[in-house]
Amino acid sequence: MKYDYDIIVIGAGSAGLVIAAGGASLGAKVALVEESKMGGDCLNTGCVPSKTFLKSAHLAKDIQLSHKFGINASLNNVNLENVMNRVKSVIKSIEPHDSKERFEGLGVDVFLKKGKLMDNHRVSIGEQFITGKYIVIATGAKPSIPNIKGLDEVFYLTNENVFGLKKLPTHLIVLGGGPIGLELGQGFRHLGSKVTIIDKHSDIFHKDDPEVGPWMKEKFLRDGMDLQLGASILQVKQDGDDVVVVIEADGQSKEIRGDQLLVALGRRPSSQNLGLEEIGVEMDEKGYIKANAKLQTNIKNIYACGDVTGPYQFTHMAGYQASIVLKNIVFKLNAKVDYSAVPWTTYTKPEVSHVGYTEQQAKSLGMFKDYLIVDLADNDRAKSENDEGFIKLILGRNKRIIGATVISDKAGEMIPVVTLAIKKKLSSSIFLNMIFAYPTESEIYKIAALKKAKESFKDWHKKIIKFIFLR
Ligand SMILES: Cc1cc2nc3c(=O)[nH]c(=O)nc-3n(C[C@H](O)[C@H](O)[C@H](O)COP(=O)(O)OP(=O)(O)OC[C@H]3O[C@@H](n4cnc5c(N)ncnc54)[C@H](O)[C@@H]3O)c2cc1C
Ligand SMILES: NC(=O)c1ccc[n+]([C@@H]2O[C@H](COP(=O)([O-])OP(=O)(O)OC[C@H]3O[C@@H](n4cnc5c(N)ncnc54)[C@H](O)[C@@H]3O)[C@@H](O)[C@H]2O)c1
Repeated sequence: MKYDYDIIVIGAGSAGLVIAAGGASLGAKVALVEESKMGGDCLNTGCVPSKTFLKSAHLAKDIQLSHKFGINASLNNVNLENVMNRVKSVIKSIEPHDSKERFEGLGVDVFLKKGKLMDNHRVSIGEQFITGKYIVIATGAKPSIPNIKGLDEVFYLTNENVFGLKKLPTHLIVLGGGPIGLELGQGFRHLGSKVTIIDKHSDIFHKDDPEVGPWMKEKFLRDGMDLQLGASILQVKQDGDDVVVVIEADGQSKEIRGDQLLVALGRRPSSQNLGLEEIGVEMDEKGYIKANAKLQTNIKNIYACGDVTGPYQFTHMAGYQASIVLKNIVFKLNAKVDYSAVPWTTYTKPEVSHVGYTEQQAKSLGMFKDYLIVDLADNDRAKSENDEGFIKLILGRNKRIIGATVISDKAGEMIPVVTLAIKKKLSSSIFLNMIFAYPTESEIYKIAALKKAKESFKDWHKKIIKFIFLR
């Protein structure tokens, strides 16, 4: 059978763009279908705007801490409209890279229409149909808005409209203490808003190692944030200009009153109205598309990647999964996903970065042997920069590194060293033989390896060395 295209990609976000650019550059005839903005969540409403916003926010925090560095500066006149204008200008500067014109220049046919599967090989785009040998669903995810009493009757922000705010909230109430709620919540606090974060979990960072949540909670409290954890959200209501959230925590009901509400209660996959049920593509109970390790759905020529399939909702994961799909479609390599060294960073101040297995995961997989924690307080560079945090290494058999967590202002830039060590199945002693530039926070890896080596160095080792070498 002859098809119009080798590959039809639905969704031009982080995953779809990699498939389209990679497929076309490898000689495949590719159609890319996008119903909204090229670049998807990451460019327009996710990573790029949030990290640009956080640069201003964390700078505001540095100004407030300037007295610690001998400078008496104070934070005056935060102009949120200007902050958000900078966010828009950074998006604009990246936009050409993801644009229709660039992709057409790469030889991709771009259709700015909603795509819907009609059968295993046919996709409707408006009035038109196109056919493809392979179809890749990369339609991403949207904010999940749970059924909370009164929520649909008040104005609320999500990641889709928060970067359009012009006036700094006086009191921002954030529903959800996941990465979106914590990054944006702390950002608004640094700019001067009062911020309350409400979450049903009794701790924050509950997907990370157990030391992270309490450590970061203490930090947020020192920043002056109000954390309502282990709370049930009973109702949301408008009272004049105020929005009021009624919660129950510790058996008591409380009203929290603010002027803006941000909903960051997780994501729901964009898998509805795509024709998936009709043609029999299997999904889980939440609507995530089920895909095997090759990222193939139960219909063999249909693949899924990125947020619409999970399990990790990150731009770098969307790109990684897209590369696996390309290997399987173009080169028939039988490539499978390997989630043993997945990094992620939450861009709070300080940043929290993780890679590989957490202690809990390693234990449940029977891989856990040991762990070690080293405080940044022992690091000269951290002292000179007033940075705080720690590293934790999770070790498997033969002291092999299988996971790590770093908390530091530079954590996101420090984690790739461990990612490489995990990928290459190295033990912690690798850091003993590396030369780290002084003074850097990465020297802490060497300190951790030394600590481990000292722990396993017994008195009888010293006696033998003395006897053989030092007589
Ligand atoms: C506030 C926020 C901050 C984030 N920060 C980070 C970060 O710092 N680092 C990180 O790694 N990740 C971050 N993420 C996550 C990251 O943005 C996502 O993991 C990533 O964008 C997923 O890419 P995707 O291609 O799967 O989906 P998307 O980027 O959502 O793209 C899917 C595209 O498909 C389109 N589409 C949907 N249905 C159809 C249809 N029927 N027809 C045609 N087109 C359709 C959509 O319009 C969209 O453009 C953040 C997310 C948010 C919300
Ligand atoms: N730096 C990054 O890489 C980054 C930043 C932002 C977002 N992201 C991605 O986007 C995804 C979504 O982020 P998110 O923060 O919206 O979602 P999330 O699912 O990670 O967190 C949502 C939080 O809301 C809480 N919650 C859910 N329903 C609730 C309810 N009814 N009452 C009280 N609390 C409730 C949950 O306990 C959870 O802590 C992340 O998982 C991540 O993959 C990544």
